[in-house]
Amino acid sequence: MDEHDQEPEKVLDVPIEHGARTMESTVQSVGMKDKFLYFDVRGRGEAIRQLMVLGGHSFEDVRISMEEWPGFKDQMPLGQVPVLEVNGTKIGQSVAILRYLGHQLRRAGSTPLECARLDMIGEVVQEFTNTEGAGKLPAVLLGFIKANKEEFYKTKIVPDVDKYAPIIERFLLENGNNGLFSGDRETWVDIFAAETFSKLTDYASHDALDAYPRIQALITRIHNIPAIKEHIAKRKPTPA
Ligand SMILES: N[C@@H](CCC(=O)N[C@@H](CS)C(=O)NCC(=O)O)C(=O)O
Repeated sequence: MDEHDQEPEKVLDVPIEHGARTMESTVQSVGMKDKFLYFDVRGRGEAIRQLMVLGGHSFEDVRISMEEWPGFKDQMPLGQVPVLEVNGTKIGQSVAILRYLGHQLRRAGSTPLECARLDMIGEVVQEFTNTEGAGKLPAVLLGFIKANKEEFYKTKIVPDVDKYAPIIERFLLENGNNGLFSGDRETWVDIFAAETFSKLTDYASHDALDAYPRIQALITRIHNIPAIKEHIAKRKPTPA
């Protein structure tokens, strides 16, 4: 038996050492607030805002108008927003931002395996936001896509909901009956899914989730967390 035949070292699923885990991040402790750049809509930005609110993480909420956007676009790492700027480093891609903040604010899984399962679910939610139906709802609401909203809902959005919502329901059921995807503490994925699916009932059709009680319960749970409840109550209505 040579060295190649040796048993591979077992990889244990041990608790993760998180980074800055207090309400005040390391960056804020040296006096610089994180800057969050997005348009003045919920879109791909609101779950990130809610996660920071939940974690007590104060941030500069930069809302860019369409007129201002050309002046910002070239400054963004991918020419798009959302972007989180941390101590001069700009992070793009909404899921990367959510995952980073999830770890910083202790709103991620507590072992690598739990994190991987949450990442999987987060990627499914993100896939839903990239669909040709549900994913294009903001473009329809903002008038970038000319379509009859009711018709678009029935023919384009409902098939996407029928495909993705049962998967999400199953992931919620796998964690038992506490209404969360993992463990007993809300994570970035709970916030992300609740925000993504609540936009359907808020903007597309109030009965969009009638067949999905677990998603509805998740939304209710997240929206009743005092910090998020207050944030939503104060949030100005936006068209998407
Ligand atoms: N995959 C990216 C997509 C980002 C994206 O599509 N951003 C849009 C707004 S939701 C944008 O910046 N549009 C302006 C542009 O592309 O010029 C993410 O999830 O962050």
